[in-house]
Amino acid sequence: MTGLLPEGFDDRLPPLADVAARIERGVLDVARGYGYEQVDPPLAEFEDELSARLKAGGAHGAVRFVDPVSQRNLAIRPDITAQVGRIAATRMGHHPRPLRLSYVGPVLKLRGSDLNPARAMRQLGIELIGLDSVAAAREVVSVAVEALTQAGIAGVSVDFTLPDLVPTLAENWPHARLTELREALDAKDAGRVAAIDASYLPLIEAAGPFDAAIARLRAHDTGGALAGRIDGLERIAAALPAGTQLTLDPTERHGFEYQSWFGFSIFAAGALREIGRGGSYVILHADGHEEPAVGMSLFLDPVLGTLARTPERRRLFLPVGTDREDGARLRREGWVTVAALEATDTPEAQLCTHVWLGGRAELAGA
Ligand SMILES: N[C@@H](Cc1c[nH]c[nH+]1)C(=O)O
Repeated sequence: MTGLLPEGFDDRLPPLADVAARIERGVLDVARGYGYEQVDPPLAEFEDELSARLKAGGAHGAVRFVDPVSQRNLAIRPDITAQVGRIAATRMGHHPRPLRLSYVGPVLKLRGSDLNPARAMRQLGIELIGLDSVAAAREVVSVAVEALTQAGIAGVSVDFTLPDLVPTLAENWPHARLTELREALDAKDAGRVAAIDASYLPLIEAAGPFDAAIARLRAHDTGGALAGRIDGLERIAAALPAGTQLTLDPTERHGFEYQSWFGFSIFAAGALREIGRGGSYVILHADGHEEPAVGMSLFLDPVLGTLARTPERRRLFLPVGTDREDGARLRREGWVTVAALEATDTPEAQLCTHVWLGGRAELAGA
C-alpha cells in the first residue's frame, strides 16, 4: 500500500516474519557453536562515537538527529559492525583476542540504492576482532556458509573481491587519476582502463568463476600486493565445502566502504540480490592504535520469499472446552495449538490444518 510506510520501509508479516526469525536463530546458533557470543547494542548512539570506530567510516549513510536530552547528535545505526567495533575498542578492550562476537537487529539507512531500495532492514552477523589473517578470514567465511546452509538456505555461493587492491597498487598516483581508473574499472570499460594504464586490464579480465579467475590473475602477477592476496584467497576458498559456487571480481567495491585486503558477497539460489557481505577492516582505538578484524553481515530479505512459498504450517484447532492438560501435552509434542475462544470460531478462520476431535488430531475439513 503506497503511503502507509516511507519508501524503503516494509512490514514482515506471517509467515515470513516467523521464517526470518527461525533462520536468524539458526545462523546465530551455529555461530555460537564456534564461540561467537551475542552483543546487543542500542538502536541509536552518539554520532561521533559511531563514526570514530571504523577506519574509513562507520556512520556512513546514517539518519541523524539531535537528542533533546543530551543535546548531542545521535545517529541511528546503519550498520551494527561499527557498534561492535566501538564495544571491542572500549568496554571489551581488555578482553583477550581474538574476540568473537555476533549480533542481530534492525538498521536504518538514509538512502536506498537503485539496486536495493530498502532503507529499514534487519542485519545479523559475526565479527572476529584482533586478526585479519587468512585463518581469520577462512573462519568467518566458512561459518557464514555453514550457518546459512544449516538454516535451510539452498545454493549458497560466494563472490570474492579485493577492496583495497587498486588503491594499494596505485598508491603513489595523483588522486584524480586514481579516481578515473577506479571508475573505468567499476564500469569494466577495458578501453578506458587501457588508455589510463594497460597493466590494470587483467583485473577486469579476471572477473568470473574462481579457479579460472585466479589462474588469469596469476598469469599477470608481478609479485607484491597481488601475489599475497591471490594466495590468501586460494586458502580461504579451499576451506569451503566442495561444491560451493565461487566467483572472483577483484575490483568490485560497491558496498565495501571500509573493508581492506579481503571482501566477499554471499548469494543464495533464487535471491535476486546478495544476502550478505563481509571482509577485513580496521578498528580505531581512542589511543590511536589500529586493530585488524574480519566479519560478515547478512540481510535475509532477498531470500525469504523463496523459502516462504512452501512453509510448513501445521496448526491444531482446539475447540472450546478442550482440556488444558491436553493442550499443554500437544504443545510439548511439537504442535502449534490455536484455542477457540468462542463457540462460533472455526479451524478455517484460524488457518488450522488439524482439529482436536475425540482425543485425536484430525485433518481439518475432512
Ligand atoms: N557490515 C558490513 C559487512 C561487514 C561485516 N564485517 C565486516 N564487513 C556490511 O553490512 O556491509
